[in-house]
Amino acid sequence: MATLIKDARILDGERLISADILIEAGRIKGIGQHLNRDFGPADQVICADGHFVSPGLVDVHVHLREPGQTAKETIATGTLAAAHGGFTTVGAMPNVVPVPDTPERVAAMVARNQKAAVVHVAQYASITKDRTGSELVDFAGVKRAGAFAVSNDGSGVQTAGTMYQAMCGAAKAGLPLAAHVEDDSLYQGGVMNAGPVADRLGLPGINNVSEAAQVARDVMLAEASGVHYHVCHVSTAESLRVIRNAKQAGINVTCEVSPHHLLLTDTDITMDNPMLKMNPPLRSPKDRAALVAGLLDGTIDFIATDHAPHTDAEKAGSMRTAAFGITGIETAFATMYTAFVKPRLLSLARLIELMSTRPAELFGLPDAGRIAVGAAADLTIIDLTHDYTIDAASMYSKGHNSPFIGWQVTGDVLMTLVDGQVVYGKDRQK
Ligand SMILES: NC(=O)N[C@@H](CC(=O)O)C(=O)O
Ligand SMILES: [Zn+2]
Ligand SMILES: [Zn+2]
Repeated sequence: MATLIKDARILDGERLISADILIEAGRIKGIGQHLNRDFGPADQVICADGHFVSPGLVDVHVHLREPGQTAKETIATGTLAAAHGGFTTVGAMPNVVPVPDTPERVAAMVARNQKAAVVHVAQYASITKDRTGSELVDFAGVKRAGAFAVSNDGSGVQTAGTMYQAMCGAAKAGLPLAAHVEDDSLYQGGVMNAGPVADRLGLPGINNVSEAAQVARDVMLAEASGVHYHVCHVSTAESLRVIRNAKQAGINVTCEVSPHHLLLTDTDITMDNPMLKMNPPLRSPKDRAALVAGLLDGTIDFIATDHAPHTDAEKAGSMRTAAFGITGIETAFATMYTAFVKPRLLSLARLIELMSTRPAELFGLPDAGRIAVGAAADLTIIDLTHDYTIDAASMYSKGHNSPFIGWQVTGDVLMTLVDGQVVYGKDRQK
């Protein structure tokens, strides 16, 4: 069956140009004008009405919670939420129960994703057994079973020896190692960023060095091992400085930033509010400024949401006891577009690189992140003129733990196609 997307605006370098896109057997067959003439009539026509058609967005840092924590999210709800957010590929973190830490468990996850997901799911294996301790996973085995990268996200790898051995193993297997960087010996049970705001609220703080010291350790180990070392959700000015220096030294280091660390700081925490509790925490305005500078100068490689749904009960009460984490996959494009593209800090083309092309390239997802003849028809139609208020009722995630509810934004996903199939359409019933 052939589908024609008519009257689209697509990126040509930095410019938007008009084009139609012809899809057949899940792939892009033609891009341009008069495709009917060249290829004959399509079976189905989708009119984009002059709206922007983006390569499907790619988010390599998502928590789908299945199996084991399905009160928070499932593969079905999390990937529908992704489609609603314009994402066509997500990377599923391994902090589920059981942890995908063997080839058999990774294969079972891949099969489960295949069955339940409406977008492509790239699956992480853990770095160590059960995401703790020092027993390493079988890197070659988990790769053969379908893992695209390894991560212990949720916790840092505590000892240098374990991390070094893991990096050597991941390098040999050709797997990127994505690190949640947090040294437990420097971390004193905090619930928000350490500093004057935490002091004023009387809440225990998380210092910058618990992240940055582990980044510094890891870049040395990355250099020695040759692994592709990726820093998850970078949040401090010091971490970024270490990463910038490491890149200048030619070490194979990349990093991601989450929208909330670019858009909020600890000064937005005016009272004990679990909706603003996540790990790493919202940092100081100085850290945020450094992250923005790193995004603009290219030190930060791409954006990832760290979509971390929890139940309402887990996010109720005090920051002292509530779960760490916020949702983000349904609000990432609009919040980033509104804060960075509208005021011309970033071009639209650059935002799409940061939210699609670069994560796909760096994590070896060759089919994602581009609109080209022969590529998978993973496409997102976005209305770049629509202003609206983010509301919880429109979300597909089971988690309602978003600090962005009530924000005024511009940029609305109208339709998401995965392999040429419509997996989200705004006019469809929720
Ligand atoms: N970011 C968070 O605050 N929470 C994440 C874990 C993580 O990303 O480290 C989660 O799984 O809930
Ligand atoms: Zn993490
Ligand atoms: Zn995470």
